[in-house]
Amino acid sequence: MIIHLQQVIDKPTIDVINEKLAQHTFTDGKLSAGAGAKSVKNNQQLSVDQKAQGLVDFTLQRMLRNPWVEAALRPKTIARSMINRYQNEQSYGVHVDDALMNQARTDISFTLSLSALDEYQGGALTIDEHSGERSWRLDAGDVLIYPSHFLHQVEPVTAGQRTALVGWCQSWVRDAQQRALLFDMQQAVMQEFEAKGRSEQYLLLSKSYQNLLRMWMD
Ligand SMILES: O=C(O)CCC(=O)C(=O)O
Ligand SMILES: [Fe+2]
Repeated sequence: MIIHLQQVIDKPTIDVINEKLAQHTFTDGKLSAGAGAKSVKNNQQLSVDQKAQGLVDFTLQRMLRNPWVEAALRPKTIARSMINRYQNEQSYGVHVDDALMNQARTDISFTLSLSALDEYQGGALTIDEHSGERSWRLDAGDVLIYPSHFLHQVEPVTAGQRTALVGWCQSWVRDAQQRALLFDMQQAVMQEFEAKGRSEQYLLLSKSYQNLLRMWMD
């Protein structure tokens, strides 16, 4: 399941994050690339001192506060997160993300855009699904959440700057299909509650949802 959620962080907060970011420096993104991805990674990443780490954490927490982000990730551990930037034709060629980061399994990758669509050209995140490639250009405050097992790339940024929070998460629910099913069921439970309150159907649906979650958590 690949989920594109729009406006998970509001525009004024994105503006504050970008203002703060302007006071920090960026270094070569190759420094954090695994051996397999180093040769195709051509971007910059926020150099992390204590203050910059605070900004990464603040952005991450704001994103995780969104209930749909929470439902899509079911985060057990955020294995790693960083702010990256592409400009002047920079790109990140086809790669797969490392399976293990900081003692955590990476089930899910995510990109939260800090740049508006009119602030950069190119820069699509392209994912090689089994049925073919699909691309997303993200607006400021949008997040793309995708299973870490796919090959993916960031197309060259041909004008402007594309800045994003990227991260990897170990989920309570390891299997992507199970997560997708729970994501749908959670919506069904909520819709039933909104339409009919604590109906018989609501009780059965929420019981099944909670018990599937209990069964699949690891
Ligand atoms: O910037 C992005 O959207 C994704 C970057 C990426 O694939 C990575 O850092 O592994
Ligand atoms: Fe990646």
